[in-house]
Amino acid sequence: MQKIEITQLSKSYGRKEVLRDLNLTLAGNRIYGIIGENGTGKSTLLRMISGLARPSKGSISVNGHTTAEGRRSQVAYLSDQEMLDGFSTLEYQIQFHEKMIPNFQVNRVYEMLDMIKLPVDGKIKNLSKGHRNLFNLVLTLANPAPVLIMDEPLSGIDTNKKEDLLQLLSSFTLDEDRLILFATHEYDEIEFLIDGLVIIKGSSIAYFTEDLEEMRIEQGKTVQEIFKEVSK
Ligand SMILES: Nc1ncnc2c1ncn2[C@@H]1O[C@H](COP(=O)(O)OP(=O)(O)OP(=O)(O)O)[C@@H](O)[C@H]1O
Repeated sequence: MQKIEITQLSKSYGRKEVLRDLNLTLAGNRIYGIIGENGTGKSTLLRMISGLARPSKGSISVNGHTTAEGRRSQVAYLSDQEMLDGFSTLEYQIQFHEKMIPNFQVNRVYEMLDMIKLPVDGKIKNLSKGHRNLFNLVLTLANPAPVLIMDEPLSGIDTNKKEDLLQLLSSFTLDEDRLILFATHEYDEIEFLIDGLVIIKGSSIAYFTEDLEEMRIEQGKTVQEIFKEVSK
């Protein structure tokens, strides 16, 4: 079973404290959404879990791996920044990923691109921003790492494509033992996708449930309503 354990985690940039004394355990074959206002530290947290940024204090374990290198071995990470060389073709990037990532699921890439109707013969720089985001997402999903961490994977993507993508994402945890954690501002759209929810506010975790469905049955609230209450 996949497991992320965060203990007494703090992060400061210079004198600015972004996250303070976070304790959080995410486990299982589940999809977790992480939400919070701009600048609350979501990307910072995701980068630290993925072994790409250093905590100031505390520890993070991903499937028992506590070093940055160990965590990187467990995680496929999708950044919210542009990562791909614009002058290369999609085909080149697919081949490059196949070479660099052990057991990269190249057939899956073509299946997904076919599904979202994205041709592979053009250059990355000629894609629209939404299509570039989609392509990045497809490459991340084809990485067989047990933990998928994504920063704003849905931003700039059309509503009709988003539905395909959300379906794709849920099929990933239905078929395989994977834990998915992603940051988003798209509260409405993730409502029926995520199993668990983390809300960050004022350097801390302001809300956490690993079973949103249970919360919905007990309290009858939407993600947006919970977020509004927590943000007051
Ligand atoms: N490398 C860095 N050096 C200095 N400050 C940073 C660095 N990265 C992030 N910050 C600061 O840390 C705070 C949290 O940033 P972060 O990007 O983690 O927030 P976020 O919740 O992901 O925001 P958004 O929703 O806008 O993407 C911000 O005030 C940001 O300016």
